[in-house]
Amino acid sequence: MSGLEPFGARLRRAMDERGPLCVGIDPHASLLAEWGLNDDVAGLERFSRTVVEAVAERVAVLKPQSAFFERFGSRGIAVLEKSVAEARAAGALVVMDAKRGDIGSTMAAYAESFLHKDAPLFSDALTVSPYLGYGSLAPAVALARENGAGLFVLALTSNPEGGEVQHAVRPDGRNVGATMLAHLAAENAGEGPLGSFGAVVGATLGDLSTYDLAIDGPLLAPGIGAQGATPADLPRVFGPVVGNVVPNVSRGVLRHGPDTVALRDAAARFADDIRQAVTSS
Ligand SMILES: O=C(O)c1cc(=O)[nH]c(=O)n1[C@@H]1O[C@H](COP(=O)(O)O)[C@@H](O)[C@H]1O
Repeated sequence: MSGLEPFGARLRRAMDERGPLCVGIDPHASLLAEWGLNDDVAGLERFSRTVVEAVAERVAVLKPQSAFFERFGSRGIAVLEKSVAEARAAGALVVMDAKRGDIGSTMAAYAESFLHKDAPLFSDALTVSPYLGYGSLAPAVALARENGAGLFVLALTSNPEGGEVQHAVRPDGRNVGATMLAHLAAENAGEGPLGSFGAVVGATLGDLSTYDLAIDGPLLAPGIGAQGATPADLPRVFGPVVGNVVPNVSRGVLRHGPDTVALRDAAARFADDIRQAVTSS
């Protein structure tokens, strides 16, 4: 065991203390330009450090999007490592958004990269794709358990193309997305108050009352801000489990940079709107 408390328990506490908002660190080339930064490693580093300085002491979760760091090769990965360490040191939990998924034996290596406590990129949780079959994620589930880490499994994604796979109906009559939710509910059984194995469910999806979202784990909800969803949508989309939702906002906050105070204020506004929507539901 790592000695770290399970991710779900740590996340529950962070959400209760700081509110559930997750701010994404997505250094799009267009945002670097808007911030007056060059599209290079120095620009990437400045961008990422500014976001961490602005919000890591205040929000529950930061979610760096690995793609924007990988774009710069090994030096970009070095910036990512530093950002993860700085965010965690400031008290935020880090969800590494790398959306890994492969055959089980390769999945084990991805898990070692992000979920082993001694890995340079160790993160509190990792986004993973179950579309090589949920069972292919087993090595990541096992390593996460050993290291007090968690997973967010793509179940019902925020993008309009996702339905082609996730709404496909299986011979047993259940659709693929619902099946992923059921796997996660089984994973989290007996792991209260909140299990460590979450689902990604887009905030953009409208009424999801036909799905059983009660997986006893967190629901990472991207789509607020740039993709058109708002905090007010959360109760309608998530119904009785809205208290387990971790709403992610990336560009909706990041476009307010590079001023640290403006970034912090933007995150605070989203956090307030989310708190209001969740508590009035
Ligand atoms: O796993 C994710 O975070 C994710 C899943 C999903 O269904 N939709 C989705 O937008 N995301 C990520 O969430 C972030 C959304 O960014 P904004 O649209 O700028 O708020 C990006 O980093 C996406 O890669």
